[in-house]
Amino acid sequence: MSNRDTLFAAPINKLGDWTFDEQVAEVFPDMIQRSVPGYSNIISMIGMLAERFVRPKTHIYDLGCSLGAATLSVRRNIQVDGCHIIAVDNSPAMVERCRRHIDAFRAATPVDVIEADIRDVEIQNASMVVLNFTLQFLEPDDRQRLLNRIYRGMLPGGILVLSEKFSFEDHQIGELLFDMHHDFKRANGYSELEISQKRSMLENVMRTDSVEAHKTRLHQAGFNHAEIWFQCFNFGSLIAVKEESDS
Ligand SMILES: C[S@@+](CC[C@H](N)C(=O)[O-])C[C@H]1O[C@@H](n2cnc3c(N)ncnc32)[C@H](O)[C@@H]1O
Ligand SMILES: O=C(O)C(=O)C[C@]1(C(=O)O)C=C[C@@H](O)C=C1
Repeated sequence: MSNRDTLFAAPINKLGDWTFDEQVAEVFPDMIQRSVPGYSNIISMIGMLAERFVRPKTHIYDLGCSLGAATLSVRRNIQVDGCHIIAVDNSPAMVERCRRHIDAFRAATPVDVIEADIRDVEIQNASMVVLNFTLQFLEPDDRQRLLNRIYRGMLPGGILVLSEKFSFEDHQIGELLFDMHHDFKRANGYSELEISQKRSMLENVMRTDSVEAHKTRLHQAGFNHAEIWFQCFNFGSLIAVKEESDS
């Protein structure tokens, strides 16, 4: 059982910027489950996508892996030989716990948990890359560059899973889905104070894009095929597939 997230339950004097520190890592499974509608579905389906797309003797990258939920789902579901999972995060607190999670289960596929900035990690021989709620934390200017590198390091027929919190070009729908997300958090036991303190901490560090902006970037990177496969309120996930004929 993971610890309950009560980090923002009491008033905080000076709200700084959001970081994935020790305190957040400690409560993260509970926090993400109660904050991201559809999170556990996305994690399960990443496993199903892995079963279909991962090829023998290739790499799978989990970029911004936190505690390794997506990595574990991939590893549980692949039945091909010679693969290697590379899980990357730049938060020492996350990486330390992630290593313990991964080591707690025995499995055939080796996993390297690397403490690094995902912008510096070489992507090669990849049949699957997962960005599960991570791209939104990069500077907007760095997002295209990362997607370009992912595309270049991916094998033909490989898949990128890109999950994000979205903004919306239609202001009215955007507001409705934003409110529905808050209802979701309230229904999961967060108070108005917890919701508003966390929101202001995230404001400067998590800048969301529309689904259209994501698709434009993915196409720009070279992915001819990109589509949303899951959405719940203002959270969702896209898949992008590299053409078989493209090397
Ligand atoms: C919302 S969490 C991701 C959740 C995780 N993928 C999952 O499925 O449970 C975002 C993670 O991205 C990491 N992160 C943010 N920017 C990063 C960067 N530039 N390089 C590496 N990791 C980064 C954070 O430390 C954090 O653990
Ligand atoms: O918008 C929110 O309330 C969120 O909590 C979003 C979000 C995310 O999408 O990554 C932000 C930080 C936490 O790690 C978990 C979820």
